[in-house]
Amino acid sequence: MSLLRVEDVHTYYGESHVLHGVNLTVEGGQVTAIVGRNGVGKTTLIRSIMGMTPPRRGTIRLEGREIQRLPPHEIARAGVGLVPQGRRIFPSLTVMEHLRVASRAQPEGWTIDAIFELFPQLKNRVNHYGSQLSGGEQSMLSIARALVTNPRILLMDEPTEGLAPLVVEEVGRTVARLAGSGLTVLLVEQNLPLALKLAHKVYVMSKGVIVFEGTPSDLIENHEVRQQHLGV
Ligand SMILES: Nc1ncnc2c1ncn2[C@@H]1O[C@H](COP(=O)(O)OP(=O)(O)OP(=O)(O)O)[C@@H](O)[C@H]1O
Repeated sequence: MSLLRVEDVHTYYGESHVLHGVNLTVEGGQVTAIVGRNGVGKTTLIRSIMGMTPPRRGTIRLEGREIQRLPPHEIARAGVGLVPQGRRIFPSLTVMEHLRVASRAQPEGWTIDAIFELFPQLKNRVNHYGSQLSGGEQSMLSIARALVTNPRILLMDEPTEGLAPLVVEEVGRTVARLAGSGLTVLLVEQNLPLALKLAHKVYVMSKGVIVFEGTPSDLIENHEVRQQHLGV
């Protein structure tokens, strides 16, 4: 059974129909990437899965259980972790406070100590406020905060957005390391080379629908889809 299955999802903002029947599956232990131009609905899909903008039609199943009508906190409790677009770090909470608030200990799961091994830089900033962190540190904290909830699947919405190239590489290495340890990831990423490097499977979105599904090498070979929907 797929870990996450999105079927015929239609999502609206008021009268504005943004997702027009999205279908997608995420297999456990894999990185699945969603790429596409600005404004095609990638963030709306993440928000739909998370229950923040619930779909008006369609089903979303986590390990077979329908979650599309649950409120966001129950979807989180069911095992969906989120690294939100723009990171959403609180300026007036310290690194440790972010982690303590989010932490949901599980046997053999992520502890705050284990997080500091993964991100030694965050350990050095443990009592710094969100407002004092660099973009890269905020990105790491945003990933760390999602990991300490011990999710079954991690949704990442443009974790590298606005970061300097060296920091993008660092975030990429972190995602690769997490994937190597068996974490299931659904990644929205504007950086196509990075998405193709990390993903087992790639979806291309355009105007609220999926227009391509395949492996990274399938997409590299498909000039038409790349030109028409990604402009590369
Ligand atoms: N809160 C909102 N209210 C109304 N329309 C919205 C809202 N958020 C997004 N939209 C619209 O929905 C469409 C899809 O936006 P969405 O943010 O999901 O795209 P995206 O693919 O994630 O793009 P980006 O990479 O720019 O974040 C866009 O036309 C956008 O203007």
